Amino acid sequence: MIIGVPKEIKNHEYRVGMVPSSVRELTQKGHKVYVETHAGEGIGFTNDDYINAGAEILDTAAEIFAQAEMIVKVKEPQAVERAMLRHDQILFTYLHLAPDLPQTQELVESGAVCIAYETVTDDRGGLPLLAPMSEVAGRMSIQAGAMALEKSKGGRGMLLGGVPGVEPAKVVIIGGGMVGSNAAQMAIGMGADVTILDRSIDTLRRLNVQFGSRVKAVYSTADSIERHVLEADLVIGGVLIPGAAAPKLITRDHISRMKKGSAIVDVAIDQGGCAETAKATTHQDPTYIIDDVVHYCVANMPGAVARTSTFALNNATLPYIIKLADKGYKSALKNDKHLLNGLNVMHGKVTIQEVAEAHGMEYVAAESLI
Ligand SMILES: NC(=O)C1=CN([C@@H]2O[C@H](COP(=O)(O)OP(=O)(O)OC[C@H]3O[C@@H](n4cnc5c(N)ncnc54)[C@H](O)[C@@H]3O)[C@@H](O)[C@H]2O)C=CC1
Ligand SMILES: CC(=O)C(=O)O
Ligand SMILES: [Mg+2]
Repeated sequence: MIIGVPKEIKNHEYRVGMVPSSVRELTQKGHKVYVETHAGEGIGFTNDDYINAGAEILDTAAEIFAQAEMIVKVKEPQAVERAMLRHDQILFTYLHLAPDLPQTQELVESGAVCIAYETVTDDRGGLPLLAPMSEVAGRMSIQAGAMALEKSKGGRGMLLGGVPGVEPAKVVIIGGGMVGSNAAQMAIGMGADVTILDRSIDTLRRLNVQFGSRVKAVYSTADSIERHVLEADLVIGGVLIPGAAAPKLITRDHISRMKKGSAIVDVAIDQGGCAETAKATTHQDPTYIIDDVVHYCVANMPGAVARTSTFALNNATLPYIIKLADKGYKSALKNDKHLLNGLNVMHGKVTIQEVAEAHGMEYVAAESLI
């Protein structure tokens, strides 16, 4: 198969769809890999590194999109990239379609076979291609939140862990999955007072086993969310209903009643955000303030630690890239129900119920198209 790896073009996005060692795995199997010039330069991979792994370097994204049978990326295709997609071309990347109507429409119009990392599943009920980036973003969320609490950013001027004689900050994490548990690990390490809310009892039990009395694991209801958010110095939004737009659990009213100078890091912003006041920001200009609450809503947080993130992502995606390349999408999807769950749009049809519902589009079961 001919595989194309374009350079990422989202703001401050230095991750790359494949590292040279992944390219080698594919070229050794007889696949052809085109990499856009300087695609990995931001994280220390030169064109020569890719050439030594068997890739060919092309000068423009246009050439990559024109020649590749499968495009392997990191972030959702931007408008100029969507315009280059072709019928029957495989697109394998993060998509986050439920909060993004223009992207959904254009992927439908492209006729491409669009497989989203974030909805691929595994036998344990997990999301194996979202998990590594959620680990990164969860850990980063505490760093970002700690900065947001500094006076210069508009925060209350609190140190997360306090100091002897001064109380620590209260960190409230909504959603105790990958993002939430990794955020908790960092917040505990920094000495904060940590509460996690989740609506899954099993998840609360797991958090209790993992962290013991160092976190308060609380069942999530409208009431408990309101109570803890209003007491919080820092709120981390880490909820997910796979495929769907994030539920708006933190209301405009909550924001207006939160403490002056408190902060919210809405990691779920890539699915639209779980705060009503959340709107996506960039690494260049990551925060804004509403009602004296500092908001950090960067939709590609792992892009800031692009080297760590690219390796972590590639470790997870490589087996699926190989499967798609070796077997072709029809056989790969037919024989792997978990990869099939990743299919979001194919040949003009939306194959994820939550995305179709979010946009009032027709839903067609993926199985019926393969
Ligand atoms: N902004 C960024 O750069 C990044 C964002 N993310 C996003 O972070 C979000 C969380 O991802 P993961 O932790 O991997 O998901 P996950 O599936 O591991 O965890 C989500 C948790 O939310 C819980 N939940 C659902 N509804 C809830 C409610 N009403 N109240 C409390 N908890 C609720 C679920 O029970 C689950 O435990 C996703 O939207 C993901 O796309 C992930 C990585 C990077
Ligand atoms: C998952 C996601 O949105 C990211 O890694 O940027
Ligand atoms: Mg206020």
